Amino acid sequence: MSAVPLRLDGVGKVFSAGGRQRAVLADVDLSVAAGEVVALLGPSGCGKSTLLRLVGGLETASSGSVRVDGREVRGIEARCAVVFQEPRLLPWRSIERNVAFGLPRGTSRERTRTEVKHWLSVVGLAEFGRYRPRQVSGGMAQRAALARALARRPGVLLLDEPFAALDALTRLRMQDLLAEVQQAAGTTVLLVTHDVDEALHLADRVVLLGTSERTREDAVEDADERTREDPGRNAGDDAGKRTGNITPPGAATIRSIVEVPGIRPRDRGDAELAALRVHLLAELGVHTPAPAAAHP
Ligand SMILES: Nc1ncnc2c1ncn2[C@@H]1O[C@H](COP(=O)(O)OP(=O)(O)OP(=O)(O)O)[C@@H](O)[C@H]1O
Repeated sequence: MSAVPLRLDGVGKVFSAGGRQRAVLADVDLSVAAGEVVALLGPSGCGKSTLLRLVGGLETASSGSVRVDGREVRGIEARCAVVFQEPRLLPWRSIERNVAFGLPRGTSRERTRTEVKHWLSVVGLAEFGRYRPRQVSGGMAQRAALARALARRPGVLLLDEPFAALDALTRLRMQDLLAEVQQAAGTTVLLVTHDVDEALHLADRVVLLGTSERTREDAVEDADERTREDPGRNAGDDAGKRTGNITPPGAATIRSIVEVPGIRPRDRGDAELAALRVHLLAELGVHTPAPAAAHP
């Protein structure tokens, strides 16, 4: 499948846990073009993975709509493939059989052999197809998980902190590998990450999620003020105060979207990216000194 666009309109998610309702996401509007790489950044617990899961159909939106290539997502989305933080390989199967698992049902033996060989070679595991997951390193297992996802030739690749559990050097190598693979396959990518550098290295745009400054209490106060100014308005109608585009307290939404300059793969030492890094970290509440001007 070639890359496809995706679109979220007014998406909200409320979880029920322990008899209580909790709004995690609200009013999320996002449009991602076919072949675009978008990184989702935000504080821990703000709903990044939930948003990714909504696109993959692993969760259902409580409000709004999620569309992949113009079609509403209902249930597990066949046009998406997900890679999680941990490889989730079947331990009793060889690496090649794990990758084969990603292929559509009914794929012929011959085709399976060619596809598996191709994707293992793309992720640099051509020599390790016969190994079991426990016989390879964490980085290699994660590469196998990436190969399994790519073997499905997804329209959208959903990556949920795919490199977070890897050591720093392996992580950088995996980022470069992903940039190469994405360029070759042209897949649309939604990437959840905590790593600002990873987002800037890989993404065309960085979406910052966070709780809205405007809460339901603010909205109710506004409504009260409007009613004081115009007493006829919403008379006896408390529900009237609750109408409108109100983000429930604690629910995250898109706070800002940052376009990353330059063409992928990017130079990690780029001065413009360094300045953006300071900006994004500040948005996440981490204040760092501005980078020194680049030497000529
Ligand atoms: N199935 C569920 N039932 C109830 N609450 C849930 C469920 N899934 C997620 N949550 C809650 O939703 C919130 C957002 O979780 P999510 O994993 O999407 O955040 P995140 O931004 O990806 O976090 P992190 O960066 O720490 O991985 C959390 O408070 C979490 O406890």
